[in-house]
Amino acid sequence: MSFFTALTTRTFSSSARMAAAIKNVTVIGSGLMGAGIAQVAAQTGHTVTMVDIDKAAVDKAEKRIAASIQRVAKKKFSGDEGEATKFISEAIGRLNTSTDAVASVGSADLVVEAIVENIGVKQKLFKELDQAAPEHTIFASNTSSLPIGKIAEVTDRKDRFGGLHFFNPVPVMKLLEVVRIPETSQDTYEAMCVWGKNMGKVTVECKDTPGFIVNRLLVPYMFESVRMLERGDASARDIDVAMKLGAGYPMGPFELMDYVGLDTGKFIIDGWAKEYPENPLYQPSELLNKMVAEGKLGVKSGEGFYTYKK
Ligand SMILES: CCCCCCCCCCCCC[C@H](O)CC(=O)SCCNC(=O)CCNC(=O)[C@H](O)C(C)(C)COP(=O)(O)OP(=O)(O)OC[C@H]1O[C@@H](n2cnc3c(N)ncnc32)[C@H](O)[C@@H]1OP(=O)(O)O
Ligand SMILES: NC(=O)c1ccc[n+]([C@@H]2O[C@H](COP(=O)([O-])OP(=O)(O)OC[C@H]3O[C@@H](n4cnc5c(N)ncnc54)[C@H](O)[C@@H]3O)[C@@H](O)[C@H]2O)c1
Repeated sequence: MSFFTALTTRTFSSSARMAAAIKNVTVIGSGLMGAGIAQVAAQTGHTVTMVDIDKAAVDKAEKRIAASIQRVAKKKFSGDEGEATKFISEAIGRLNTSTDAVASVGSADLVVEAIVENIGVKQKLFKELDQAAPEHTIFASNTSSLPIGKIAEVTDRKDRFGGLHFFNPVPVMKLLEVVRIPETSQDTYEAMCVWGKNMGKVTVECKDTPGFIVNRLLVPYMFESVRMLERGDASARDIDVAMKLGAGYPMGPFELMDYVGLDTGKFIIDGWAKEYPENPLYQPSELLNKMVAEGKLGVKSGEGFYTYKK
């Protein structure tokens, strides 16, 4: 065995061991993303605890998961109802819920946070979890736009901290961005990548730069769409039709904004406006502020740029 083979085998074995050891996963936040991450983790054989401060959000997530997993099973076991039913009941059997984050990380190998896009709220959570979780537990944030390093700085486990950025809807979207901060250890990074593959995702590596890869390109495009609408250059519907039929996107920017959630969009733009005040692209949008103030959050509230059946 060459030195190089020995080295890579050893490195891989060590990270693979860490990833194989990721059996218990705690997902904090049971909104759009947390529910999806918890579902896929349970489907892929992990024991999962899905946590939210809001019991109603947990109940809603369980319903969403039940509907989504039916669709997954139907596709995966088309024609074999017995296998589909077994797959569903086994996955649901591996999924526990809680409203107490601190009590839910006692046996976690990995914690994936998917709560509101607010740095203070995320830091407060991780500070508490850092005291409660075992030494070996890896912490990850699913943040769309916040620096992972800034979230991690409140903990004493920066070497076991990284970003795991999933895409919505999690059971369908194949990509997982794995984000490392300078302190993330090689074992932690590789364990996150192997775990991502075990979750059925294709992983890409990214440094802790604003928006990582996808959102660095996607968010300015969404911003420009809103500016275009605000200027009255075209209607939301026509912009959506144009981008679907002219650029081949599965959803237009306003359909996608409704799907992602306008509140999450506002958190992102407000954060970037504060962080980069000199960039005219990242200035707050009056239209978005007004819609969020009116409770028009998109699909989740029944109305955004379009209206939806509840
Ligand atoms: C100036 C100020 C402006 C500020 C604005 C700032 C906004 C910034 C916003 C950025 C937000 C970033 C958020 C985040 O960090 C990153 C993201 O997640 S970005 C979002 C990425 N997602 C997408 O781009 C989704 C694009 N859409 C699609 O791919 C498809 O439309 C769809 C969602 C898959 C749905 O497909 P359709 O064909 O339309 O619908 P179907 O119902 O037929 O579904 C197709 C296929 O998929 C299965 N399926 C769909 N949903 C689910 C589910 N939830 N669970 C399980 N399975 C699902 C379905 O069964 C179908 O399967 P098939 O029958 O084909 O086998
Ligand atoms: N919506 C998307 O398309 C998308 C995609 C990728 C990443 N993200 C990121 O994922 C995270 C969650 O987004 P979402 O769309 O799922 O939001 P969401 O609003 O649907 O859900 C957030 C959930 O977090 C819960 N919560 C808030 N504070 C909490 C706390 N301290 N402890 C436990 N639960 C708490 C809320 O009750 C809510 O149910 C954000 O960081 C967001 O930027 C979102």
